[in-house]
Amino acid sequence: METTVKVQQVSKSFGKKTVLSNVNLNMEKGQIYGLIGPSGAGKTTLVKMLVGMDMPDEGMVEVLHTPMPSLTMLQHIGYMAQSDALYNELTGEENLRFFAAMFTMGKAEQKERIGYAADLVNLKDELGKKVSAYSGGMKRRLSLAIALIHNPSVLILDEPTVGIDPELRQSIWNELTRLKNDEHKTIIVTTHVMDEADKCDMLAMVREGRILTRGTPEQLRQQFRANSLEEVFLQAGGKQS
Ligand SMILES: Nc1ncnc2c1ncn2[C@@H]1O[C@H](COP(=O)(O)OP(=O)(O)OP(=O)(O)O)[C@@H](O)[C@H]1O
Repeated sequence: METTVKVQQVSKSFGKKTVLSNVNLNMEKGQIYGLIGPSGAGKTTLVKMLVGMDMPDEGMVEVLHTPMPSLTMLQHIGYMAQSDALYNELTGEENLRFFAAMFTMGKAEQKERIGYAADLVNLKDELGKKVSAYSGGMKRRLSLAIALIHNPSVLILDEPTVGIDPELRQSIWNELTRLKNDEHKTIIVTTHVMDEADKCDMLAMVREGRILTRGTPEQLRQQFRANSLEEVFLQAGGKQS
């Protein structure tokens, strides 16, 4: 196993508020790693550091053995943020082409990747429409396609399936599973959806800026003597007495 993402003793505050406190995590190649925890726990702040969009006050983050932030690493990281960063006045295809052009890719590869990504999120027939005419779910799907466009080895997805219908959600998860099994990608997902958390190889439960516990979904169920991850989440997510 190869550790591809390393978070070491990371702390972060915004003003007086401590958002992350001494976080340590190792993520492996060929794994789907889920970050779960209540709203405001610090998950997005943590993933932004993995992408290099935010800096820790203390500690360090390494992706593919390179300290972050690193411009060269952006070629190897795909990031889907919680809010869509799309060009509304461009069509779906123009958006995909725009983002693809930011990476080292030949014309033929660009065409192939756009076809693959649009197909995966079931947007092929809508690519000619302006994004301003897309629904919220279509925008999420386009954002996911953009995160995948350059075939990154590390994929970081912040609540990727919000607003996406169950059928497509399932096919996206099937593809994420294929990407980790066949292409040995490292995939990091934040989610509030417990049946998605169950599909992860490893989970870290984040609460109040700390990693409360980690393990496989089965290990967490055993640890909390719970029948479901929903119960684990509710037990671990409750306020400490
Ligand atoms: N730029 C910022 N300035 C000030 N406070 C911030 C900033 N970014 C995040 N926070 C605060 O940090 C805390 C953690 O936020 P974060 O978005 O990381 O949580 P989260 O676990 O991703 O929540 P959710 O599940 O709702 O997305 C929150 O209290 C939030 O208000």
